This record gives sequence, C-alpha cells and structure tokens, in this order.
Amino acid sequence: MLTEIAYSNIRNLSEGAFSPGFGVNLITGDNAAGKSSVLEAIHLLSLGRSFRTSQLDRVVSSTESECWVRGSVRRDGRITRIGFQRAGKRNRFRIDGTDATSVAQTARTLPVQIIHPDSHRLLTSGPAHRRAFLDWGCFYADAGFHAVWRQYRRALAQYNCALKGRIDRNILHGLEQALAVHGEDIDRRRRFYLSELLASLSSMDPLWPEPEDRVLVYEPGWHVNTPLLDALGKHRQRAIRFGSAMVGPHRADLTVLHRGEPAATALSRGQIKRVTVALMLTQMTLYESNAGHSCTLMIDDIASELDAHSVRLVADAIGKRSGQCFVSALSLDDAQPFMHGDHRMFHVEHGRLSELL
Ligand SMILES: Nc1ncnc2c1ncn2[C@@H]1O[C@H](COP(=O)(O)OP(=O)(O)OP(=O)(O)O)[C@@H](O)[C@H]1O
Repeated sequence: MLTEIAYSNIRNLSEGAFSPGFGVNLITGDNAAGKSSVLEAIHLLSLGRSFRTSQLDRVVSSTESECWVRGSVRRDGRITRIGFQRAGKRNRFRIDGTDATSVAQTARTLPVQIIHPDSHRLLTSGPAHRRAFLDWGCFYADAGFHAVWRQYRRALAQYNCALKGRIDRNILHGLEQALAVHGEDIDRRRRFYLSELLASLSSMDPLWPEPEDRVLVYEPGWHVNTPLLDALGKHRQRAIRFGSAMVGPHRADLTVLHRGEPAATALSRGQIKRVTVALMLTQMTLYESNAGHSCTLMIDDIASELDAHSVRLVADAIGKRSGQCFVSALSLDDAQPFMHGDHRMFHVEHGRLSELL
C-alpha cells in the first residue's frame, strides 16, 4: 500500500504531500478543484502515464516544464520508495534511489487499477481497450508475459516497416516466424488468464444484469484453427497493400454478450457501467488472491450516471475486499456509500489538498 505521496506541478496541483490510510481514502472537492489530478498523480507514479490523456505534456502544470511524483510503498513490512519525473520530453522512474530499468518495475511495486467516468469504453469503444484490459491481467498474473509481449511488439514494428518497403522485404518470412512464435505464446497466456477470470466472474454477480445470460467471447486475432504462421502467409499480400499485419494477437478482441447480443448495444448506459466495474473488480480481486497482496484501487467520480442503487451495489462490491482505495467525489454525501470500515477523508480546494480530521 501507498503510505506517503508527494507531488509537484501535476495540472493545477502545485506542490503537496499526504499520507493515505490502508482502507478507503475519500477525496472531496468542487468541480475543477483537482480531485482527478490527485488520482492521476498516483497513476503516474505507478505506470508513468495518465488515465485521461496519452499526451503527458498536458499533465504538467501549464506554467511549468517538469512535474514529479514520489511515494513510499509498504509491502510485507518493507518500504520501497518509488518516483516518476517528467522533464521536457523525458520520463524517469526511480526505485530506492536508483533509476528503474523499466516502468514494469514501478508498476509491479505499486499495482493500481482505476475506474473513472470513461471506463465504460471497455465495452463501448474499440477492441484496443479490451486488449489493454486482458493484458493488464496477464501482466500482473504472469511474470513472463511482459517480455513476450515486448518481443512481439518489436517484431511487429519491424514487420510493418518491411511491409511498407522501408526495410528489405526479403526478411518478411523470417519476421513472420518470430511473430508466430511470440504471437501464439501471447495467445496461450491470454487464454489461460481468461479462463481464470471467467471462473471468478460470479463473485460480482450482483453488479451484472441477469448474470445467467452472460457470455464472454474471445477472438484471438486470426482464424482459430489455423497456425498463426500460415495465417500471416495467407494474408501477406493484403498486409503489403495496407502496410500492416492483418492477423495476430494485436487484432484480438473480447466481446461481452448479454442474451446473445453485444452488451454495448443490449444494455443501458448505467448497466454498462456496472458491468465494467464488475469486470475490473473481478480482475483486481483475482490479482490480489493470486499475488497475496493488494492492489491500489482508485475510483474517480463513480456517481456520474449511476443511480443511488447502482452506486450502493458498487460500494458493496468494493467493501468486500480489504485493501487501499481512493474515491473521489463532489461531496461527503456522494461518498457516503463508500465510508465503511477504516477510512480517511481529504479535501481539495484550488489544487491544495488537506486532511479532514
Ligand atoms: N496542465 C494543466 N495546468 C494547469 N491546470 C490544469 C492543467 N490541466 C488541467 N488543469 C486544470 O486543473 C483543474 C483541476 O482539474 P481536475 O480534473 O483534477 O478537477 P476535478 O476536481 O477532478 O474536477 P471535476 O469534479 O469537475 O471532475 C481544472 O481547473 C483544469 O482546468
């Protein structure tokens, strides 16, 4: 768990620090006070990226050229200090006073999961969101996944360059072999992870409308009964025409069906949000039971578009797990359903955070 956090120049947060508690940490404040920016700081500390934008420069205070976040993480009685700095176009990650070799190190030290107003895009937007969801689970559940995934991405980038004729096309076949080996490995790992996730889904049944009608369909990104190498060869001419690989795990998808129809069109907006929360919480609790330690959960403005009953269901589902959680809300009234057990309250005003005692 995160025991200390300090930050500088994250959007409207100039400089600040606080000590969150083990249970629920409520962060209240008016619109534009800086609540989401506090959660963004924690997200940056773990993953070096924002959950709101892919352009990190937007996160740095507009009048400054750099930002940083530092934190202390306690696990099994040991404290690890981690840090993230964005200066100019450069990101730097630190662990216990030395540069981290990759962001995977800080991500594993402080696993985080965030549920925010756009999380429903997991169901309503393109397959990239669902692949990211699957790969989040694989990354934390499977120590070997990240290395294979990187090898695949590297081979894919080279393959796409060769398809466009930027490098020698004679190497296409060799690259297809590398893509097939790593791609089938990714697929095997995703399938294994998914089987575990499916077995755990029932723990969040109260959040699903008619859970008995729920079906999740995984599509690997190429024809199921064909070896990936053959599929790549078969689609090579099309790939040359479009300048990118047509098949492979980078084209995978996971469709959630409700009564046989895609949940994105069969369910209401509020139901989609509940199902999204159910999927993300299942993923987190699965991680926590496999890893034996908790993940830091952040919930940004959950009340938006959910009725009181749905908020209560989400709060009950969250209350079942023990572990650190940050909840942002406009008022203490909105946050009331989450105030169970051990909780601390913080208030943000014009980018300044203080604890409510
Ligand atoms: N790069 C930046 N530099 C300075 N301020 C910024 C920057 N990016 C955004 N802001 C401002 O920071 C403020 C805080 O935004 P934030 O989204 O954290 O507020 P919030 O409390 O979560 O609001 P809401 O309840 O409306 O979601 C806003 O006024 C926003 O315009």
